[in-house]
Amino acid sequence: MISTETAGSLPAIRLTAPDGASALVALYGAHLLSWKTPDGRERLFMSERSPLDGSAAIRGGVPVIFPQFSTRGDGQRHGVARLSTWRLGSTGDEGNQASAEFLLTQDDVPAKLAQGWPHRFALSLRFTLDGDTLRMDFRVDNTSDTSWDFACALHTYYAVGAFSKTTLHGLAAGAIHFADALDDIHPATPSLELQTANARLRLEQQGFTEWVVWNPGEKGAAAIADLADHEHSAFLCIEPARVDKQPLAAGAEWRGTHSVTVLPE
Ligand SMILES: O=P(O)(O)OC[C@H]1O[C@@H](O)[C@H](O)[C@@H](O)[C@@H]1O
Repeated sequence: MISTETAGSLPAIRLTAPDGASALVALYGAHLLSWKTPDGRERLFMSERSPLDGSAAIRGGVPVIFPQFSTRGDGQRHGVARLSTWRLGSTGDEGNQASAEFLLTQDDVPAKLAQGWPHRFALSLRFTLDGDTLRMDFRVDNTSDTSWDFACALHTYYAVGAFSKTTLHGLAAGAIHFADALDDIHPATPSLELQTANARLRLEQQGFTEWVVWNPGEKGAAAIADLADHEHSAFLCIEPARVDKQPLAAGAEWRGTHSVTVLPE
């Protein structure tokens, strides 16, 4: 079931599955603000200081990064998609699933941002709730008649409860036990397991090339205006990403999928 809500001052779409799983997506950024599993538990982190008025990127949930990752290029930091207002596309209810697609083209990007990346494109991001799984299907189409380069990521902020009691398994580098700030890029492996103080999650990706793992630590968090000082230990970002810009031919499409499943404890 689909309904409309307001988050801060942002229009948002609520998806509710028959089993009670729910997701809230702001049109600004096609930004997933909340994901609750059928047991009613919130699985994502959202900063209590995040702007929710379209004046700046939202801090938490799942920011959509496109066409540049972080400062790896001379364009807008983390791209223009998280700063643009998307449109609702098709929605569906099938069995126990609920899904909604969000769409963005060059024409939706604020003029000031579009100047910095003047290419024709179409993005589609579909969120599907299916029991204890959230799936995000991301598609990038080059609708221009020349090739352009892009990077992208789904910058998921997990609510981990206690950072220092969190472990990540499944990276080529081995298990990570979190203690301090980190900002690392790992080659993509198809599946990770995140063990937090009170949950076990399987993170899967296809089509992306890396996992980015980020937490600013105590000092870093103090320098981030839209993050309260105490919040750094409550989240961890684990992001399926294509960190370096790579070409997409005229008329071609790219697809990436990210699924998160809450496992029995
Ligand atoms: O503050 P922003 O623009 O949302 O970026 C947050 C972080 O995003 C991560 O993906 C980057 O690896 C970090 O370097 C960056 O600090």
